Amino acid sequence: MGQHTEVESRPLYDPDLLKRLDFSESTTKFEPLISASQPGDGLLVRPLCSSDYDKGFIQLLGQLTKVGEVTQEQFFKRFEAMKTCPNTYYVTVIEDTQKSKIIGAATLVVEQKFIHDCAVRGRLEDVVVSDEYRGKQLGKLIITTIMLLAKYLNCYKITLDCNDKMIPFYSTLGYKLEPGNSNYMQIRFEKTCHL
Ligand SMILES: CC(=O)SCCNC(=O)CCNC(=O)[C@H](O)C(C)(C)COP(=O)(O)OP(=O)(O)OC[C@H]1O[C@@H](n2cnc3c(N)ncnc32)[C@H](O)[C@@H]1OP(=O)(O)O
Repeated sequence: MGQHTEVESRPLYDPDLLKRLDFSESTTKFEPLISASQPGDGLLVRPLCSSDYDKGFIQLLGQLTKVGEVTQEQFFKRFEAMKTCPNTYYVTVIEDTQKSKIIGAATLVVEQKFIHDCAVRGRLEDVVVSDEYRGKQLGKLIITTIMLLAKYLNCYKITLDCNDKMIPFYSTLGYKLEPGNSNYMQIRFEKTCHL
């Protein structure tokens, strides 16, 4: 008899956290009203799951930036590495449940600090909505979900990096360029392979 091995699907973080978010605390305007618990017909906001490789998660990220050829094994390894860092990676997705497709994603990374009485700081990363689903408030929805999650997890602030074109979009969601303190600097390293 052929062996059938079904991959168990596990969430990256506790899905109940999303149920505890209070969208009435947010200043984001939704018209019509949607929230993480009621995102619209056939849509589901939830943590990234280990089965999402088969639901087009990596292809979706390809609409944000260069992703490369990520195999399922590489995906599982990275998923496990994130899962074993407690209270740090909150990769959150929107699924179109009728198509079993991941159509939106954003990540909250929670950084542990010594400053500000051992505070935690949030970073909003890798925001993307699939092109066929844009203009339906889902970008605002996933970002607001991440912001409320950061607040719920006691982050003292949340920051992001984006290109100039995106500044008006994030400004409508409450992000501010602080005068004299809004520079983003970087050094890009050549790819090395010590690990
Ligand atoms: C921190 C980071 O990750 S920065 C990287 C952001 N991601 C990308 O650039 C990837 C490619 N782009 C996308 O995936 C999408 O266009 C997103 C995520 C930026 C927006 O997703 P959408 O679902 O279309 O956004 P949504 O429908 O919620 O739009 C909300 C409002 O922002 C406006 N908006 C959307 N994109 C942009 C933009 N690039 N610049 C300015 N305004 C924008 C919309 O017109 C809309 O305005 P309205 O409320 O007055 O109608």
